[in-house]
Amino acid sequence: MAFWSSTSAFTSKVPRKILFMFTLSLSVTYLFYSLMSCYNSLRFPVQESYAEQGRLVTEETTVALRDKLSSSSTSRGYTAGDALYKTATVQTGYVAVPTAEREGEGEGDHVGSDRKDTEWVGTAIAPTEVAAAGGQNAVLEREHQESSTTDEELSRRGNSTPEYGEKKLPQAIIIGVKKGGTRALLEALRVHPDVRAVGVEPHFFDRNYEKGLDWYRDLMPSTLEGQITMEKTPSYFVTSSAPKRIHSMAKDTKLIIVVRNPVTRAISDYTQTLSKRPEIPTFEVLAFKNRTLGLIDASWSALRIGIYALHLESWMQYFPLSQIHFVSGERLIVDPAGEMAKVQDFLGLKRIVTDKHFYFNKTKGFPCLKKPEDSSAPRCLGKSKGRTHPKIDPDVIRRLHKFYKPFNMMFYQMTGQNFEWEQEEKQ
Ligand SMILES: Nc1ncnc2c1ncn2[C@@H]1O[C@H](COP(=O)(O)OS(=O)(=O)O)[C@@H](OP(=O)(O)O)[C@H]1O
Repeated sequence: MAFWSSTSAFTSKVPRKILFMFTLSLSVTYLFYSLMSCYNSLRFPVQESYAEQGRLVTEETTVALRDKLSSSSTSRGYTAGDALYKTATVQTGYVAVPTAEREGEGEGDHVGSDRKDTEWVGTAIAPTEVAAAGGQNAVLEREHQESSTTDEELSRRGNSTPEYGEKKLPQAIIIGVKKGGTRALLEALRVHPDVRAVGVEPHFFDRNYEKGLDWYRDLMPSTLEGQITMEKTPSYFVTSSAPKRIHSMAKDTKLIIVVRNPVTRAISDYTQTLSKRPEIPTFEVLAFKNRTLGLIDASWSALRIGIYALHLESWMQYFPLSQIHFVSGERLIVDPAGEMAKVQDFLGLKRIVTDKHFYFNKTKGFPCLKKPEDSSAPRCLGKSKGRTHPKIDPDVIRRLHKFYKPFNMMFYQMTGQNFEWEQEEKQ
């Protein structure tokens, strides 16, 4: 009562004008926050969906991933890697969280896709002419499809030689990684007379598994005695159920993984999405949960796919390393014949695809095939391979290199190969 009366005494003393101004400013502030919260609730779902539903980095999920990596790595003796991982967590607080579906999906050149396969683009002119012609028009490409071939053409191409022999389940699969150079590798392999491969990505072990092995086998081209059946679906590498499924199909399946500097791979992945959806936020925005705090959004699929050590761990539970071959995506560009020699050895094939099969196309900026499987004309890959990447803030690149370093080290340790991505950072 005393308080009430003193308050009324106070209000009666304060000029009415000041009281009015005070109430007005409170109302304006309230209105401002109401509008802000409406804006955020409208804005964030959209942004989040581009960020593949990234979840906030929490201590809990950090520990979960570290445990996953450390428990399996210690059992295999990768203790240094575990220590490295801890370093990464402590220094940066980043973490990987459950993935969005289809994060490893390639160009959309998959079975059932209305987007078409990205293939080597036929050039009716000689390699030298292509280089001299200048401009992207020198490389013949189809508008909209970002590919040189339709699914139907691919199916035919997959079966381009007469259907002698029988359809078999693949004995070797290129399981990843998305944007690593998987198409270039498969097309170069198809030059080999003892390799027959399906042109489209079957996505059997991730999306079409319920269709059954007969469906899968039926997609494959027929092979003769001594020929190998192959396919490539880059999303398998990041699909947790894929190792078990492939193992249950045939435990002696040979696996090939084309790896590339995870930072460049992420930018390539982003560039692909940007080409389809130009309205998406910038790479720099998507890469961080909180840029000021340096909190990287490792749940964004473009970044998560590059944590190779994490994904490889699942494969190593089913397949010995001797059954997995790693191709350097970088070397596949600068020395395609060198990488092809190793792949052919791994597949037990005669080294038939050599430097004679490649030429460097200056217009494309990549090696192209002099004589692809089904044609005597030279071919480069379509325009969806070798896109110009947007310029990314160098500070973001540096932070990403720092983020990936411990994972890369662990990956080198697991594979026994140094892919030298840290050298690229220094350059
Ligand atoms: N010979 C040749 N020609 C063109 N492009 C080549 C070649 N060799 C490797 N690459 C690199 O392959 C990258 C695309 O990788 P993928 O084929 O695995 O992509 S996908 O996952 O199937 O969409 C593609 O990535 P971007 O350059 O970012 O587009 C190329 O760098």
